[in-house]
Amino acid sequence: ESSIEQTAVHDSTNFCKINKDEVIGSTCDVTFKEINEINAKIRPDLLSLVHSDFFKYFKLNLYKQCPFWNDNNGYCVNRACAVDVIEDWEKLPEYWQPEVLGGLADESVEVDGSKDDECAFLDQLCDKARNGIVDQPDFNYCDVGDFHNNESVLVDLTANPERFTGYGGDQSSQIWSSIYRENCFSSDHEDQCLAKDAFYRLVSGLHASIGTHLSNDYLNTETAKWGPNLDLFMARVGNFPDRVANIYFNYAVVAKALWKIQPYLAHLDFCNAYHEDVKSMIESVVSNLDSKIFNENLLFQDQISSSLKDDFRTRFKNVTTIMDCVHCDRCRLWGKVQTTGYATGLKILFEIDSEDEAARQNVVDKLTKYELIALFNTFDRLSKSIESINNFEKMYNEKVQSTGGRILSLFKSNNFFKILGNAGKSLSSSLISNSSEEPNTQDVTATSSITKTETPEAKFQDLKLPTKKVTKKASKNTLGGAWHTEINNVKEAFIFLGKSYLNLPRTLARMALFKLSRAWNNFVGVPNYVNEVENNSNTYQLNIN
Ligand SMILES: Cc1cc2nc3c(=O)[nH]c(=O)nc-3n(C[C@H](O)[C@H](O)[C@H](O)COP(=O)(O)OP(=O)(O)OC[C@H]3O[C@@H](n4cnc5c(N)ncnc54)[C@H](O)[C@@H]3O)c2cc1C
Repeated sequence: ESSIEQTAVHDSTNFCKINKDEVIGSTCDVTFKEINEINAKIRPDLLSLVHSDFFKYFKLNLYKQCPFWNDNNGYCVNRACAVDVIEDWEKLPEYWQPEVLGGLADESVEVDGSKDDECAFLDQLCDKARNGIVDQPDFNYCDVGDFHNNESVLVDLTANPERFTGYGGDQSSQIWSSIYRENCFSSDHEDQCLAKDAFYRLVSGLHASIGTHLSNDYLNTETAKWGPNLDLFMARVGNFPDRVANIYFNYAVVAKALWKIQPYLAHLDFCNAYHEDVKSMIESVVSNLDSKIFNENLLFQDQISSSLKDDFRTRFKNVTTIMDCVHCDRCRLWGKVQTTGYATGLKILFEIDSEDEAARQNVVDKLTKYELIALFNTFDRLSKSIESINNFEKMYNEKVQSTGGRILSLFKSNNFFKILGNAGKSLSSSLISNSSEEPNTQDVTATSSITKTETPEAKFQDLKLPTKKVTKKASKNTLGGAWHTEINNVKEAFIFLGKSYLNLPRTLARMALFKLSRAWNNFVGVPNYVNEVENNSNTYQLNIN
Protein backbone atom coordinates (compact mmCIF):
# COMPACT_ATOMS: atom_id res chain seq x y z
CA GLU A 1 0.00 0.00 0.00
CA SER A 2 1.51 3.35 -0.93
CA SER A 3 2.00 6.05 1.65
CA ILE A 4 -0.34 8.26 -0.33
CA GLU A 5 -3.13 5.73 0.03
CA GLN A 6 -2.43 5.50 3.75
CA THR A 7 -2.71 9.21 4.28
CA ALA A 8 -5.91 9.37 2.32
CA VAL A 9 -7.45 7.02 4.86
CA HIS A 10 -6.56 9.25 7.81
CA ASP A 11 -8.43 12.45 7.29
CA SER A 12 -7.04 14.63 10.03
CA THR A 13 -6.61 17.45 7.54
CA ASN A 14 -9.91 19.01 8.39
CA PHE A 15 -9.39 18.95 12.13
CA CYS A 16 -8.20 22.50 12.51
CA LYS A 17 -7.78 25.78 10.74
CA ILE A 18 -4.63 27.77 11.15
CA ASN A 19 -4.13 31.45 10.70
CA LYS A 20 -0.48 32.53 10.47
CA ASP A 21 -1.22 35.39 12.86
CA GLU A 22 -2.58 33.11 15.55
CA VAL A 23 -0.51 31.74 18.40
CA ILE A 24 0.76 28.21 17.97
CA GLY A 25 -0.67 26.81 21.20
CA SER A 26 -2.13 27.70 24.56
CA THR A 27 1.28 27.38 26.22
CA CYS A 28 3.01 29.58 23.63
CA ASP A 29 2.62 33.34 23.23
CA VAL A 30 4.05 33.41 19.71
CA THR A 31 2.48 33.21 16.25
CA PHE A 32 3.49 31.14 13.23
CA LYS A 33 4.50 34.34 11.50
CA GLU A 34 6.71 35.48 14.39
CA ILE A 35 8.48 32.12 14.46
CA ASN A 36 9.08 32.38 10.70
CA GLU A 37 10.62 35.81 11.25
CA ILE A 38 12.81 34.72 14.17
CA ASN A 39 13.91 31.70 12.17
CA ALA A 40 14.86 33.71 9.10
CA LYS A 41 17.01 35.93 11.33
CA ILE A 42 18.90 33.20 13.18
CA ARG A 43 19.14 30.58 10.43
CA PRO A 44 22.59 31.54 9.00
CA ASP A 45 24.29 31.64 12.42
CA LEU A 46 22.61 28.46 13.59
CA LEU A 47 23.77 26.69 10.44
CA SER A 48 27.37 27.86 10.95
CA LEU A 49 27.17 26.83 14.59
CA VAL A 50 26.19 23.22 13.88
CA HIS A 51 28.93 23.03 11.25
CA SER A 52 31.56 24.18 13.76
CA ASP A 53 34.05 21.59 14.99
CA PHE A 54 32.55 21.40 18.45
CA PHE A 55 28.91 21.01 17.45
CA LYS A 56 29.24 18.68 14.48
CA TYR A 57 30.20 15.51 16.38
CA PHE A 58 27.81 13.23 18.23
CA LYS A 59 28.45 10.00 20.07
CA LEU A 60 26.12 7.01 20.04
CA ASN A 61 26.07 3.26 20.43
CA LEU A 62 25.01 1.77 17.11
CA TYR A 63 25.23 -1.80 18.38
CA LYS A 64 22.96 -1.58 21.40
CA GLN A 65 20.22 -4.22 21.47
CA CYS A 66 16.61 -3.13 21.35
CA PRO A 67 15.42 -3.58 24.95
CA PHE A 68 11.70 -3.63 24.14
CA TRP A 69 11.26 -6.49 21.69
CA ASN A 70 13.30 -9.24 20.14
CA ASP A 71 14.29 -7.86 16.81
CA ASN A 72 17.31 -9.39 15.21
CA ASN A 73 16.29 -9.10 11.59
CA GLY A 74 19.06 -6.69 10.80
CA TYR A 75 18.47 -3.53 8.87
CA CYS A 76 16.22 -3.99 5.91
CA VAL A 77 17.04 -7.69 5.48
CA ASN A 78 13.32 -7.81 5.02
CA ARG A 79 12.76 -5.87 1.83
CA ALA A 80 9.22 -5.09 2.87
CA CYS A 81 10.65 -2.28 4.95
CA ALA A 82 11.13 -0.27 1.80
CA VAL A 83 8.38 -1.34 -0.56
CA ASP A 84 5.90 1.30 0.49
CA VAL A 85 8.01 4.03 -1.05
CA ILE A 86 9.81 2.53 -3.99
CA GLU A 87 8.90 -0.57 -5.95
CA ASP A 88 11.52 -3.10 -6.86
CA TRP A 89 14.49 -1.97 -4.81
CA GLU A 90 16.49 -4.94 -6.04
CA LYS A 91 16.64 -3.56 -9.55
CA LEU A 92 18.11 -0.25 -8.45
CA PRO A 93 21.89 0.19 -8.42
CA GLU A 94 23.85 -0.67 -5.30
CA TYR A 95 24.23 2.92 -4.10
CA TRP A 96 20.43 3.30 -4.00
CA GLN A 97 19.92 0.33 -1.70
CA PRO A 98 18.41 1.28 1.69
CA GLU A 99 21.39 -0.18 3.55
CA VAL A 100 23.63 2.27 1.70
CA LEU A 101 21.22 5.21 1.77
CA GLY A 102 20.55 4.68 5.46
CA GLY A 103 24.14 3.93 6.41
CA LEU A 104 26.80 6.21 7.77
CA ALA A 105 29.73 7.61 5.85
CA ASP A 106 32.52 5.34 7.15
CA GLU A 107 35.22 7.94 7.26
CA SER A 108 33.13 10.09 9.59
CA VAL A 109 32.77 7.40 12.26
CA GLU A 110 35.40 6.90 14.90
CA VAL A 111 35.26 4.09 17.42
CA ASP A 112 35.32 5.47 20.93
CA GLY A 113 38.21 4.58 23.20
CA SER A 114 40.86 5.07 20.53
CA LYS A 115 43.19 7.96 21.14
CA ASP A 116 42.22 9.61 17.90
CA ASP A 117 42.51 13.32 17.44
CA GLU A 118 38.78 13.99 17.06
CA CYS A 119 37.97 12.60 20.50
CA ALA A 120 40.96 14.21 22.06
CA PHE A 121 40.18 17.67 20.80
CA LEU A 122 36.57 17.45 21.90
CA ASP A 123 37.68 16.48 25.37
CA GLN A 124 40.20 19.30 25.54
CA LEU A 125 37.58 21.80 24.50
CA CYS A 126 35.31 20.93 27.38
CA ASP A 127 35.85 21.51 31.02
CA LYS A 128 35.94 18.43 33.25
CA ALA A 129 32.44 18.82 34.61
CA ARG A 130 30.94 18.24 31.19
CA ASN A 131 33.13 15.23 30.45
CA GLY A 132 32.25 13.23 33.53
CA ILE A 133 29.14 11.09 33.98
CA VAL A 134 26.40 13.18 35.46
CA ASP A 135 25.52 12.05 38.94
CA GLN A 136 21.84 13.00 38.77
CA PRO A 137 20.04 10.10 37.07
CA ASP A 138 16.69 11.27 38.40
CA PHE A 139 16.82 14.48 36.41
CA ASN A 140 17.61 12.89 33.09
CA TYR A 141 15.10 12.50 30.29
CA CYS A 142 17.52 10.30 28.32
CA ASP A 143 20.23 7.75 29.03
CA VAL A 144 23.43 9.80 29.25
CA GLY A 145 25.40 6.60 29.94
CA ASP A 146 25.68 6.00 26.18
CA PHE A 147 28.10 8.90 25.88
CA HIS A 148 30.61 7.01 28.01
CA ASN A 149 30.12 3.55 26.62
CA ASN A 150 33.14 1.81 25.09
CA GLU A 151 31.09 0.59 22.16
CA SER A 152 29.93 4.09 21.24
CA VAL A 153 31.17 5.74 18.09
CA LEU A 154 31.75 9.37 17.29
CA VAL A 155 29.96 10.51 14.17
CA ASP A 156 30.40 13.61 12.05
CA LEU A 157 26.82 14.84 11.62
CA THR A 158 27.67 17.10 8.70
CA ALA A 159 28.96 14.09 6.72
CA ASN A 160 25.72 12.17 7.39
CA PRO A 161 22.82 14.53 6.63
CA GLU A 162 19.32 13.61 7.70
CA ARG A 163 17.51 12.76 4.47
CA PHE A 164 15.51 10.13 2.64
CA THR A 165 16.87 6.63 3.40
CA GLY A 166 14.17 4.28 2.15
CA TYR A 167 13.58 3.08 5.73
CA GLY A 168 9.91 2.25 6.19
CA GLY A 169 7.36 -0.53 6.27
CA ASP A 170 6.39 -2.58 9.30
CA GLN A 171 9.58 -1.92 11.18
CA SER A 172 9.44 1.87 11.27
CA SER A 173 5.67 1.72 11.87
CA GLN A 174 6.30 -0.46 14.90
CA ILE A 175 8.79 2.09 16.23
CA TRP A 176 6.43 5.00 15.72
CA SER A 177 3.45 3.25 17.31
CA SER A 178 5.57 2.25 20.35
CA ILE A 179 6.64 5.88 20.70
CA TYR A 180 3.04 7.13 20.55
CA ARG A 181 1.99 4.49 23.10
CA GLU A 182 4.30 6.15 25.62
CA ASN A 183 1.71 8.92 25.71
CA CYS A 184 -0.59 6.77 27.89
CA PHE A 185 0.12 8.21 31.31
CA SER A 186 -0.62 6.07 34.35
CA SER A 187 -2.50 8.65 36.43
CA ASP A 188 -5.83 9.75 35.04
CA HIS A 189 -6.14 13.20 36.54
CA GLU A 190 -7.72 15.79 34.28
CA ASP A 191 -4.97 18.30 35.07
CA GLN A 192 -2.55 16.12 33.20
CA CYS A 193 -4.05 17.15 29.88
CA LEU A 194 -1.63 19.93 29.06
CA ALA A 195 1.33 17.70 29.89
CA LYS A 196 -0.14 14.84 27.89
CA ASP A 197 -0.86 17.17 25.03
CA ALA A 198 2.69 18.54 25.14
CA PHE A 199 4.09 14.99 25.10
CA TYR A 200 1.99 14.11 22.06
CA ARG A 201 2.97 17.29 20.25
CA LEU A 202 6.67 16.71 20.95
CA VAL A 203 6.52 13.24 19.42
CA SER A 204 4.30 14.20 16.52
CA GLY A 205 6.47 17.27 15.84
CA LEU A 206 9.58 15.07 15.77
CA HIS A 207 7.81 12.65 13.40
CA ALA A 208 6.68 15.51 11.15
CA SER A 209 10.12 17.12 11.20
CA ILE A 210 11.71 13.83 10.06
CA GLY A 211 9.01 13.60 7.35
CA THR A 212 9.84 17.13 6.22
CA HIS A 213 13.58 16.40 5.97
CA LEU A 214 13.12 13.17 4.05
CA SER A 215 10.78 14.96 1.62
CA ASN A 216 13.11 17.94 1.30
CA ASP A 217 16.20 15.83 0.65
CA TYR A 218 14.64 13.09 -1.40
CA LEU A 219 16.30 10.80 -3.92
CA ASN A 220 14.54 10.73 -7.25
CA THR A 221 15.44 7.32 -8.62
CA GLU A 222 14.56 8.35 -12.17
CA THR A 223 16.87 11.37 -12.35
CA ALA A 224 19.32 10.16 -9.66
CA LYS A 225 19.12 13.64 -8.12
CA TRP A 226 18.47 14.69 -4.54
CA GLY A 227 15.94 17.45 -3.99
CA PRO A 228 12.60 18.49 -2.53
CA ASN A 229 9.56 16.38 -3.36
CA LEU A 230 6.39 18.43 -2.86
CA ASP A 231 4.00 15.51 -3.38
CA LEU A 232 5.73 13.47 -0.71
CA PHE A 233 5.80 16.41 1.70
CA MET A 234 2.08 17.02 1.22
CA ALA A 235 1.27 13.34 1.73
CA ARG A 236 3.36 13.05 4.91
CA VAL A 237 3.08 16.49 6.51
CA GLY A 238 1.49 19.35 4.52
CA ASN A 239 -1.93 17.74 4.26
CA PHE A 240 -2.06 17.61 8.07
CA PRO A 241 -1.96 21.14 9.54
CA ASP A 242 -1.75 19.74 13.07
CA ARG A 243 1.55 18.05 12.19
CA VAL A 244 2.98 21.29 10.81
CA ALA A 245 1.80 23.13 13.93
CA ASN A 246 3.56 20.54 16.09
CA ILE A 247 6.88 21.32 14.39
CA TYR A 248 6.38 24.98 15.36
CA PHE A 249 5.45 23.90 18.89
CA ASN A 250 8.68 21.91 19.22
CA TYR A 251 10.61 24.90 17.92
CA ALA A 252 9.10 27.00 20.70
CA VAL A 253 9.94 24.40 23.38
CA VAL A 254 13.60 24.05 22.37
CA ALA A 255 13.95 27.81 21.83
CA LYS A 256 12.71 28.42 25.38
CA ALA A 257 15.23 25.93 26.80
CA LEU A 258 18.02 27.76 24.97
CA TRP A 259 16.71 31.09 26.20
CA LYS A 260 16.69 29.74 29.75
CA ILE A 261 20.34 28.64 29.78
CA GLN A 262 21.61 31.70 27.93
CA PRO A 263 22.95 33.53 31.05
CA TYR A 264 24.83 30.43 32.17
CA LEU A 265 26.39 29.57 28.80
CA ALA A 266 28.73 32.54 29.11
CA HIS A 267 30.56 30.73 31.92
CA LEU A 268 31.27 27.72 29.76
CA ASP A 269 34.63 27.62 28.14
CA PHE A 270 33.90 24.88 25.70
CA CYS A 271 34.78 25.62 22.14
CA ASN A 272 36.54 28.89 21.61
CA ALA A 273 39.88 27.09 21.64
CA TYR A 274 38.94 25.53 18.34
CA HIS A 275 36.55 28.00 16.85
CA GLU A 276 36.67 31.45 18.32
CA ASP A 277 33.45 32.56 16.65
CA VAL A 278 31.35 29.86 18.27
CA LYS A 279 30.44 31.90 21.32
CA SER A 280 29.37 34.87 19.27
CA MET A 281 27.29 32.59 17.02
CA ILE A 282 25.57 31.14 20.08
CA GLU A 283 25.01 34.64 21.36
CA SER A 284 23.48 35.88 18.12
CA VAL A 285 21.18 32.85 17.91
CA VAL A 286 19.99 32.89 21.51
CA SER A 287 19.68 36.68 21.84
CA ASN A 288 16.89 36.62 19.24
CA LEU A 289 14.76 34.34 21.42
CA ASP A 290 12.14 35.53 23.85
CA SER A 291 10.89 33.99 27.10
CA LYS A 292 7.21 34.28 26.04
CA ILE A 293 7.78 31.76 23.24
CA PHE A 294 6.79 28.91 25.61
CA ASN A 295 5.47 28.83 29.16
CA GLU A 296 6.69 25.62 30.76
CA ASN A 297 5.19 26.60 34.14
CA LEU A 298 1.68 25.78 32.90
CA LEU A 299 2.45 22.09 32.53
CA PHE A 300 3.16 20.85 36.04
CA GLN A 301 1.60 23.36 38.40
CA ASP A 302 -0.44 21.56 41.05
CA GLN A 303 -0.03 18.90 43.76
CA ILE A 304 -0.08 15.93 41.41
CA SER A 305 2.59 17.58 39.30
CA SER A 306 5.50 15.86 40.94
CA SER A 307 4.39 12.31 40.10
CA LEU A 308 3.14 13.46 36.70
CA LYS A 309 6.53 14.99 36.01
CA ASP A 310 8.24 11.72 37.01
CA ASP A 311 5.92 9.85 34.66
CA PHE A 312 6.62 12.33 31.87
CA ARG A 313 10.37 12.00 32.41
CA THR A 314 10.33 8.17 32.44
CA ARG A 315 8.17 8.03 29.36
CA PHE A 316 10.34 10.44 27.43
CA LYS A 317 13.40 8.44 28.47
CA ASN A 318 11.68 5.38 26.96
CA VAL A 319 11.26 7.29 23.69
CA THR A 320 15.00 7.93 23.56
CA THR A 321 15.65 4.23 24.31
CA ILE A 322 13.25 3.08 21.58
CA MET A 323 15.76 4.63 19.16
CA ASP A 324 17.97 1.59 19.85
CA CYS A 325 15.38 -0.47 17.96
CA VAL A 326 15.84 1.52 14.73
CA HIS A 327 17.81 -0.62 12.28
CA CYS A 328 18.63 2.11 9.79
CA ASP A 329 21.88 3.61 11.11
CA ARG A 330 21.33 7.08 9.68
CA CYS A 331 17.78 7.19 11.06
CA ARG A 332 18.95 5.93 14.45
CA LEU A 333 21.69 8.57 14.52
CA TRP A 334 19.31 11.46 13.88
CA GLY A 335 16.60 9.88 16.05
CA LYS A 336 19.09 9.74 18.93
CA VAL A 337 20.37 13.27 18.35
CA GLN A 338 16.86 14.73 18.30
CA THR A 339 15.37 12.74 21.17
CA THR A 340 18.47 13.60 23.23
CA GLY A 341 18.04 17.24 22.22
CA TYR A 342 14.41 17.27 23.38
CA ALA A 343 15.37 15.38 26.55
CA THR A 344 17.98 18.04 27.32
CA GLY A 345 15.49 20.81 26.60
CA LEU A 346 12.94 19.22 28.93
CA LYS A 347 15.55 18.81 31.65
CA ILE A 348 16.42 22.49 31.37
CA LEU A 349 12.76 23.57 31.33
CA PHE A 350 11.48 21.38 34.13
CA GLU A 351 14.47 20.81 36.38
CA ILE A 352 15.97 24.31 36.53
CA ASP A 353 13.22 25.71 38.72
CA SER A 354 15.36 26.94 41.56
CA GLU A 355 15.54 30.67 42.27
CA ASP A 356 19.12 30.18 43.38
CA GLU A 357 21.47 31.36 40.63
CA ALA A 358 24.32 29.09 41.74
CA ALA A 359 22.00 26.05 41.60
CA ARG A 360 20.92 27.01 38.09
CA GLN A 361 24.52 27.41 36.97
CA ASN A 362 25.24 24.02 38.51
CA VAL A 363 22.56 22.28 36.39
CA VAL A 364 23.96 23.86 33.22
CA ASP A 365 27.53 22.97 34.19
CA LYS A 366 26.49 19.36 34.61
CA LEU A 367 25.09 19.04 31.12
CA THR A 368 27.34 16.73 29.14
CA LYS A 369 28.84 18.16 25.97
CA TYR A 370 26.76 15.69 23.95
CA GLU A 371 23.57 17.00 25.51
CA LEU A 372 24.56 20.52 24.46
CA ILE A 373 25.50 19.31 20.99
CA ALA A 374 22.16 17.47 20.71
CA LEU A 375 20.23 20.50 21.95
CA PHE A 376 21.68 22.86 19.33
CA ASN A 377 21.45 20.30 16.55
CA THR A 378 17.80 19.58 17.39
CA PHE A 379 17.11 23.29 17.22
CA ASP A 380 18.84 23.34 13.85
CA ARG A 381 16.68 20.42 12.62
CA LEU A 382 13.51 22.29 13.58
CA SER A 383 14.83 25.48 12.08
CA LYS A 384 15.61 23.63 8.84
CA SER A 385 12.11 22.12 8.88
CA ILE A 386 10.53 25.56 9.15
CA GLU A 387 12.72 26.88 6.35
CA SER A 388 11.70 23.86 4.22
CA ILE A 389 8.00 24.35 5.02
CA ASN A 390 8.26 27.93 3.74
CA ASN A 391 9.97 26.69 0.57
CA PHE A 392 7.35 24.01 0.09
CA GLU A 393 4.72 26.72 0.45
CA LYS A 394 6.26 28.56 -2.51
CA MET A 395 6.42 25.36 -4.55
CA TYR A 396 2.81 24.62 -3.63
CA ASN A 397 1.62 28.06 -4.72
CA GLU A 398 3.50 27.77 -8.01
CA LYS A 399 1.99 24.36 -8.66
CA VAL A 400 -1.49 25.59 -7.88
CA GLN A 401 -1.00 28.57 -10.21
CA SER A 402 0.36 26.38 -12.98
CA THR A 403 -2.72 24.16 -12.74
CA GLY A 404 -4.99 27.18 -13.07
CA GLY A 405 -5.93 27.24 -9.39
CA ARG A 406 -7.05 23.65 -9.38
CA ILE A 407 -5.53 21.75 -6.52
CA LEU A 408 -4.49 18.24 -7.35
CA SER A 409 -6.43 15.52 -5.60
CA LEU A 410 -3.23 14.58 -3.80
CA PHE A 411 -3.23 17.91 -1.99
CA LYS A 412 -6.10 17.86 0.40
CA SER A 413 -8.29 20.91 0.21
CA ASN A 414 -7.71 21.93 3.81
CA ASN A 415 -3.97 21.41 3.78
CA PHE A 416 -1.62 23.64 5.76
CA PHE A 417 -0.85 26.12 2.97
CA LYS A 418 -4.42 26.43 1.80
CA ILE A 419 -5.81 27.24 5.20
CA LEU A 420 -2.99 29.59 6.13
CA GLY A 421 -4.59 32.07 3.80
CA ASN A 422 -7.97 31.71 5.47
CA ALA A 423 -8.90 33.42 8.66
CA GLY A 424 -9.44 30.24 10.58
CA LYS A 425 -10.04 29.33 14.16
CA SER A 426 -7.00 29.58 16.34
CA LEU A 427 -5.23 26.41 17.25
CA SER A 428 -4.81 27.76 20.73
CA SER A 429 -8.54 27.98 21.32
CA SER A 430 -8.98 24.47 20.01
CA LEU A 431 -6.27 23.39 22.42
CA ILE A 432 -8.10 24.85 25.37
CA SER A 433 -11.55 23.74 24.32
CA ASN A 434 -10.41 20.21 23.72
CA SER A 435 -7.89 19.81 26.49
CA SER A 436 -9.80 17.00 28.19
CA GLU A 437 -9.87 14.83 25.12
CA GLU A 438 -7.92 11.56 25.19
CA PRO A 439 -5.40 11.12 22.41
CA ASN A 440 -6.11 8.03 20.38
CA THR A 441 -2.99 5.93 20.59
CA GLN A 442 -4.30 3.35 18.14
CA ASP A 443 -4.55 5.80 15.30
CA VAL A 444 -1.45 7.86 15.74
CA THR A 445 -2.73 10.58 13.48
CA ALA A 446 -5.23 11.59 16.12
CA THR A 447 -4.25 14.43 18.38
CA SER A 448 -5.65 15.59 21.67
CA SER A 449 -4.99 19.16 20.67
CA ILE A 450 -7.14 19.32 17.60
CA THR A 451 -10.89 19.76 17.36
CA LYS A 452 -13.04 18.78 14.43
CA THR A 453 -14.11 22.18 13.11
CA GLU A 454 -14.67 20.96 9.61
CA THR A 455 -17.28 22.67 7.52
CA PRO A 456 -18.95 20.49 4.90
CA GLU A 457 -18.39 22.96 2.07
CA ALA A 458 -14.68 23.33 2.85
CA LYS A 459 -14.09 19.66 2.11
CA PHE A 460 -13.11 18.89 -1.48
CA GLN A 461 -14.30 22.35 -2.53
CA ASP A 462 -11.66 22.64 -5.23
CA LEU A 463 -12.00 19.16 -6.62
CA LYS A 464 -13.79 19.08 -9.94
CA LEU A 465 -15.76 15.89 -9.99
CA PRO A 466 -17.55 14.75 -13.18
CA THR A 467 -21.27 15.39 -13.04
CA LYS A 468 -23.20 12.28 -12.21
CA LYS A 469 -25.01 10.67 -15.12
CA VAL A 470 -28.69 10.22 -14.43
CA THR A 471 -29.34 6.57 -15.24
CA LYS A 472 -32.60 4.78 -15.68
CA LYS A 473 -31.77 2.95 -12.46
CA ALA A 474 -32.76 6.10 -10.62
CA SER A 475 -36.41 5.18 -11.17
CA LYS A 476 -35.94 1.89 -9.36
CA ASN A 477 -38.39 2.68 -6.61
CA THR A 478 -41.44 2.32 -8.81
CA LEU A 479 -42.81 -1.04 -10.09
CA GLY A 480 -42.05 -0.01 -13.69
CA GLY A 481 -38.50 1.00 -12.67
CA ALA A 482 -37.89 -2.35 -11.01
CA TRP A 483 -39.16 -4.18 -14.14
CA HIS A 484 -36.76 -2.14 -16.35
CA THR A 485 -33.86 -2.89 -14.03
CA GLU A 486 -34.55 -6.61 -14.16
CA ILE A 487 -34.85 -6.61 -17.96
CA ASN A 488 -31.59 -4.64 -18.22
CA ASN A 489 -29.82 -7.07 -15.92
CA VAL A 490 -30.95 -10.07 -17.98
CA LYS A 491 -29.93 -8.27 -21.18
CA GLU A 492 -26.47 -7.51 -19.76
CA ALA A 493 -26.05 -11.14 -18.66
CA PHE A 494 -26.84 -12.38 -22.19
CA ILE A 495 -24.45 -9.88 -23.74
CA PHE A 496 -21.71 -11.04 -21.33
CA LEU A 497 -22.33 -14.72 -22.22
CA GLY A 498 -22.38 -13.95 -25.94
CA LYS A 499 -19.07 -12.03 -25.72
CA SER A 500 -17.47 -14.88 -23.76
CA TYR A 501 -18.35 -17.36 -26.54
CA LEU A 502 -17.08 -14.95 -29.20
CA ASN A 503 -13.79 -14.45 -27.34
CA LEU A 504 -13.33 -18.17 -26.64
CA PRO A 505 -11.13 -19.00 -29.68
CA ARG A 506 -8.84 -16.03 -28.95
CA THR A 507 -8.54 -16.93 -25.25
CA LEU A 508 -7.77 -20.59 -26.12
CA ALA A 509 -5.15 -19.51 -28.66
CA ARG A 510 -3.45 -17.26 -26.07
CA MET A 511 -3.41 -20.05 -23.48
CA ALA A 512 -1.90 -22.47 -26.00
CA LEU A 513 0.77 -19.92 -26.96
CA PHE A 514 1.64 -19.33 -23.30
CA LYS A 515 1.94 -23.09 -22.59
CA LEU A 516 4.01 -23.56 -25.73
CA SER A 517 6.42 -20.76 -24.83
CA ARG A 518 6.88 -22.22 -21.28
CA ALA A 519 7.46 -25.68 -22.70
CA TRP A 520 10.01 -24.25 -25.15
CA ASN A 521 11.80 -22.38 -22.34
CA ASN A 522 11.96 -25.57 -20.30
CA PHE A 523 13.25 -27.41 -23.31
CA VAL A 524 16.10 -24.94 -23.97
CA GLY A 525 16.83 -24.58 -20.22
CA VAL A 526 15.66 -20.99 -19.59
CA PRO A 527 14.18 -20.65 -16.07
CA ASN A 528 10.53 -19.60 -15.96
CA TYR A 529 11.03 -16.44 -13.86
CA VAL A 530 12.85 -14.78 -16.77
CA ASN A 531 9.53 -14.14 -18.47
CA GLU A 532 8.18 -12.45 -15.38
CA VAL A 533 11.27 -10.23 -15.00
CA GLU A 534 11.01 -9.13 -18.62
CA ASN A 535 7.36 -8.31 -18.19
CA ASN A 536 8.13 -6.17 -15.19
CA SER A 537 11.09 -4.31 -16.67
CA ASN A 538 10.99 -0.50 -16.78
CA THR A 539 8.71 -0.34 -13.79
CA TYR A 540 11.00 1.50 -11.41
CA GLN A 541 8.19 3.93 -10.84
CA LEU A 542 7.69 5.66 -7.52
CA ASN A 543 4.28 5.11 -6.06
CA ILE A 544 3.93 8.73 -5.28
CA ASN A 545 4.53 10.07 -8.75
C1 LIG B 1 13.32 7.23 14.67
C2 LIG B 1 13.06 7.20 13.19
C3 LIG B 1 13.85 7.96 12.36
C4 LIG B 1 13.63 7.93 10.98
N1 LIG B 1 14.44 8.66 10.18
C5 LIG B 1 14.29 8.59 8.85
C6 LIG B 1 15.16 9.31 7.97
O1 LIG B 1 16.09 9.98 8.40
N2 LIG B 1 14.96 9.19 6.64
C7 LIG B 1 13.95 8.41 6.11
O2 LIG B 1 13.82 8.34 4.90
N3 LIG B 1 13.10 7.75 6.93
C8 LIG B 1 13.25 7.81 8.27
N4 LIG B 1 12.41 7.12 9.07
C9 LIG B 1 11.25 6.43 8.49
C10 LIG B 1 10.07 7.41 8.34
O3 LIG B 1 9.83 8.13 9.53
C11 LIG B 1 8.77 6.68 8.01
O4 LIG B 1 8.49 5.76 9.04
C12 LIG B 1 8.84 5.94 6.69
O5 LIG B 1 9.21 6.85 5.68
C13 LIG B 1 7.49 5.31 6.33
O6 LIG B 1 6.50 6.33 6.28
P1 LIG B 1 4.95 6.07 6.22
O7 LIG B 1 4.34 7.08 5.31
O8 LIG B 1 4.70 4.64 5.95
O9 LIG B 1 4.37 6.42 7.65
P2 LIG B 1 5.14 6.69 8.99
O10 LIG B 1 5.87 7.99 8.91
O11 LIG B 1 5.93 5.48 9.38
O12 LIG B 1 3.93 6.91 10.01
C14 LIG B 1 3.08 5.84 10.46
C15 LIG B 1 1.70 6.44 10.72
O13 LIG B 1 1.83 7.46 11.70
C16 LIG B 1 0.93 8.54 11.42
N5 LIG B 1 1.69 9.77 11.35
C17 LIG B 1 2.62 10.11 10.43
N6 LIG B 1 3.17 11.28 10.73
C18 LIG B 1 2.58 11.70 11.88
C19 LIG B 1 2.73 12.85 12.69
N7 LIG B 1 3.63 13.79 12.42
N8 LIG B 1 1.96 12.96 13.78
C20 LIG B 1 1.06 12.02 14.09
N9 LIG B 1 0.88 10.90 13.37
C21 LIG B 1 1.64 10.74 12.28
C22 LIG B 1 0.23 8.19 10.12
O14 LIG B 1 -1.01 7.63 10.47
C23 LIG B 1 1.10 7.13 9.50
O15 LIG B 1 0.39 6.24 8.71
C24 LIG B 1 12.60 7.12 10.45
C25 LIG B 1 11.79 6.37 11.31
C26 LIG B 1 12.01 6.39 12.66
C27 LIG B 1 11.15 5.54 13.56
